[in-house]
Amino acid sequence: MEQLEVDLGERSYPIHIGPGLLEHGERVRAGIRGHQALVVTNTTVGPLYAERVEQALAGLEVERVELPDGEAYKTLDQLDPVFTRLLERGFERGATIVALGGGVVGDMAGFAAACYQRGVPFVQVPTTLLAQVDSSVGGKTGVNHRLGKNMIGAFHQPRAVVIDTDTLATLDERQFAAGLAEVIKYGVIGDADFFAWLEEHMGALTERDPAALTTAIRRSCEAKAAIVAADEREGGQRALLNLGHTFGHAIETGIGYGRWLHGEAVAVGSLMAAELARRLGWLSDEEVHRIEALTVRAGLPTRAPADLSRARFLELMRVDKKARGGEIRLVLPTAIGNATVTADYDPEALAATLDEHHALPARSVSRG
Ligand SMILES: NC(=O)c1ccc[n+]([C@@H]2O[C@H](COP(=O)([O-])OP(=O)(O)OC[C@H]3O[C@@H](n4cnc5c(N)ncnc54)[C@H](O)[C@@H]3O)[C@@H](O)[C@H]2O)c1
Ligand SMILES: O=C(O)C(=O)C[C@@H](O)[C@H](O)[C@H](O)COP(=O)(O)O
Ligand SMILES: [Zn+2]
Repeated sequence: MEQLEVDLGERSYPIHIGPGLLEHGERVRAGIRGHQALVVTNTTVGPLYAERVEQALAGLEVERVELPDGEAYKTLDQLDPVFTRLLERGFERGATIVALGGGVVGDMAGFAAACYQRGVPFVQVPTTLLAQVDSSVGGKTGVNHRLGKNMIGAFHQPRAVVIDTDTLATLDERQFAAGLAEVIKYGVIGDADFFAWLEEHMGALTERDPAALTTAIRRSCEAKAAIVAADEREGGQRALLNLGHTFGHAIETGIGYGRWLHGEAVAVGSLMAAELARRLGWLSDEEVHRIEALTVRAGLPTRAPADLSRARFLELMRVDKKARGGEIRLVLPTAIGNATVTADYDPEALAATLDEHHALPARSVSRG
């Protein structure tokens, strides 16, 4: 088992990574404060893994809420049953919420923890690759609004993150590939060596080789933990973690939450950011090709959905937490391993990028 730390002073917490961490539940148990715990999961993950978590919590007063499954249900309304259960069972401020599932469950359960009695402890037990490499770390919690992605939320750090890599065995291929989009992101924004490592090991990753997977998860969590420790509330460099997200969130909102997975939208959004950077002369043709080739090998799409016009894209991209004074600020790569947040780009180049990315038919995707 590996252990990392998110260094946030008195709110620091461990990230445990390894197989069998739910079977031997002491890491989950160690994150619990108080004598009451609410396991928040969904109708898919609950039947698979909740009993193991509940065994780890034996001796405590334990409740479970299963949310409906899917990005379409990441709404304020769906949190009502969580708050109702907490109140009906007399859960106090010392109670702990355990988020068991992918990023949707993690964001929602974390937000419930941020709100209930103005803040109770919570533990992240991520079960998708995307949640293990990204969403369970860093304390961004929240829900979607029909007009904008993650627009209602709070920063609320977990007490611990317990990553049982065995849970990935039940994840389907499409969900697995979605997680790889956020892994590739870390290479593009800040780590050329990691990007090269991914080029070498993408075959092993898509085969779910345990050693390669553990390395990818650890390096992703290390990268995220370092950025969060330096800039918890996104005053500066944390925004780099948003590579591809201004485009990607526009796709998710524009075509309806859940039609595309978050990771798929981020993959295409990152390629759009790379293409714009190429048009600006910041990235070479070869670098764009490398990012696209890795994305294809991960099993991810490379073109935006055909039904989003340039005008609609731009309208949706303005609904972004990085926007300032109505200006769209974008994370753009300046090399593989380096990126910047900027509003200083030629709007014609953005327009051309948007046109190119939905004018072409979707490319076929191959694995390897
Ligand atoms: N807070 C953050 O920093 C952050 C970072 C990245 C993404 N996100 C958010 O995360 C969400 C996407 O997360 P996601 O990709 O994990 O999607 P998800 O939570 O919808 O999970 C994907 C699917 O996999 C199922 N599933 C989960 N674990 C499983 C397992 N072990 N075996 C079988 N099925 C399993 C889920 O029920 C769901 O159907 C988005 O809402 C995105 O905005 C948040
Ligand atoms: O942790 C962060 O910071 C991120 O930006 C990680 C992203 O992968 C994630 O999708 C996040 O939820 C996006 O944040 P938002 O502030 O743009 O909603
Ligand atoms: Zn993301």
